[in-house]
Amino acid sequence: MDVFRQLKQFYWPEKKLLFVSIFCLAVATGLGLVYPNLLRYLIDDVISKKNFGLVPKLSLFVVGVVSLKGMFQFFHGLSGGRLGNRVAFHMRNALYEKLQYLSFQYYDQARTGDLMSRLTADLEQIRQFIGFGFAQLLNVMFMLIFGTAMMFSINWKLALLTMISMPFLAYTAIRFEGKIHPAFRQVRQSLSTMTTAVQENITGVRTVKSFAREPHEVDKFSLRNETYRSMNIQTSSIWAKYFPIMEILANLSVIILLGAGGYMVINNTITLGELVACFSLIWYIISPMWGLGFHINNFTNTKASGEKILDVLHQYLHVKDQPNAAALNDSEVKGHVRFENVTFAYPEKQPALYNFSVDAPPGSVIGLLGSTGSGKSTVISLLMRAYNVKDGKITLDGKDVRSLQVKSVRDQIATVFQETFLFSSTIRNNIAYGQKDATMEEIVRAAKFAKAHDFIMELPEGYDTVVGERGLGLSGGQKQRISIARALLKDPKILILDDATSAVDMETEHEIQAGFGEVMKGRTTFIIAHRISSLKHADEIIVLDEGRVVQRGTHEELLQQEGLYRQTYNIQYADQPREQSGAGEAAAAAYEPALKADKHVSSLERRLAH
Ligand SMILES: Nc1ncnc2c1ncn2[C@@H]1O[C@H](COP(=O)(O)OP(=O)(O)OP(=O)(O)O)[C@@H](O)[C@H]1O
Repeated sequence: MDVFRQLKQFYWPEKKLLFVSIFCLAVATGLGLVYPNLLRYLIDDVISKKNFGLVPKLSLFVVGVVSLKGMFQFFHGLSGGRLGNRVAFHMRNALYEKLQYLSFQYYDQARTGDLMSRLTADLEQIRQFIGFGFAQLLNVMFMLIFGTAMMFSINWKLALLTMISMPFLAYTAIRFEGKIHPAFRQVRQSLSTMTTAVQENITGVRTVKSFAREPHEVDKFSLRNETYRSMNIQTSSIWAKYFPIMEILANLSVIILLGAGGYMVINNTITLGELVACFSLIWYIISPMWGLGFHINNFTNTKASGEKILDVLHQYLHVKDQPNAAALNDSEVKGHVRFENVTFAYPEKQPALYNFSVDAPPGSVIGLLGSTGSGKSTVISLLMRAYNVKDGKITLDGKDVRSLQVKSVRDQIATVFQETFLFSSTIRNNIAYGQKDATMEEIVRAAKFAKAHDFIMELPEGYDTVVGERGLGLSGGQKQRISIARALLKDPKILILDDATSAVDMETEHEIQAGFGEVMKGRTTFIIAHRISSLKHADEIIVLDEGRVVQRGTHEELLQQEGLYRQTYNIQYADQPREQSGAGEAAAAAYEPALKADKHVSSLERRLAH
């Protein structure tokens, strides 16, 4: 019940609909009770007494009752449907909003499938229960109470006799539901495993074919198909076993009723009309008993779904605005970033970053180099306030980022990630994602800087071409250029390029970087790269290894030192006696003998080399 109390905020505003729906169903059920009494009247007072003149009136009365019952059922359906859908609508919105604000820490552990099922299956369960299930549960009680009371009022002895088999029927119905429910769950589970196999197979068809694993995939699918089949057969067996038992138990009470009732009619203890009325009423008792297990299960399932939804709604937001968090005035932000002795560990892990410090004045370019897992992305995650720094501090224009509004900080930053995500929309919308009011001119300008304009213009519908999930497929490099345009359009004070040019060829990278040179002016830029060519122009290059800074300096300074940077350079430029172009040329030439001396190449360096 606690779950329903906590969900009250969603259904209580719709209480009118809830009451109307319950009231209409109760009236419709109550009107149903008129039939047995009509039958009794028809037999005892019309047919037996040969008052046939009453038949037309009675018929009209039946028509009236049926119409009224139909009308109340209609209003029950209407209000129940509205109620369920409105509640589900509010909950869906609340859930979606919460999902938007949940922290990175939550998503590190969340499973997409699980979240999707909360948003769909669990919400649907609640919609059905609040819209109809709850009213039906109450209705079952109404039917039982009204039906039993009426039977007892006709003849309590006959009613008691008839009820003998009811506890057995109720027990069997509950047991049946107890068995069929897990069986259905397994059927659903095996169906989902089977569809996952199909989905994966279609998505990964290239991998399957390139490894010639079609027979393996066929076998894998057959196995899952087999499980699905046996689960279905198991379910049918339960059904086949329990249904006749329930049928027999239900009919046992009918047999008792007809036997004992017939005897009473012969003995004139009850009238024939009363027996027929009881015969009609018995179904008012049997059908709730029959559905008892289903209703109990429906209730517990809804409770479980409600718990899962509340679990998301009550999730703690790890990163949120502190009370009195200040908002930055966009026009006054300079973009001076400082990390001061930052040590950070992901939950239940060794620190990913130790004592990290950097001073990035407005407009400076900081390069981060290091092997996989050395902590480069962690640096920028912390800057974006994806996680809270507890040890050390990060400041923006001298203000601790924890004292600023999260949105306000993120508004100053644009990131180009290594893995580009494009929404299923037009290229224009994808570029303008962070800047909804951007003009077409601005979008084109950003695309030109990102060297995306030319290939976009070659697409059938140019900037209106739909890309992403259901749209046109783009190459990795093309996607990356769109995401660079998206970041540039935002015109941020801080630009983060997380291996942003890894998917483009060297020549395009050079072209994009030439463009960057211009757009990076006046912005503080953090470049993460594996290629030295991507960050050699940085004002300061920081080399990380297992979360620790092992070297720092400019390209030229680092080339003079023995260490990871020069070894990486050595590997990446192994086939070239000197760089073909760029600022490092002179340094490279000057330190060539030293480079050649660096013969030992560790596995770490190999990983660094692309
Ligand atoms: N979300 C996370 N949750 C837990 N541990 C993480 C998370 N992200 C990174 N780590 C761990 O933190 C360490 C640093 O990872 P990080 O992603 O910062 O490295 P990186 O240098 O950016 O690597 P790459 O070059 O592969 O992107 C690694 O040991 C990694 O396993």
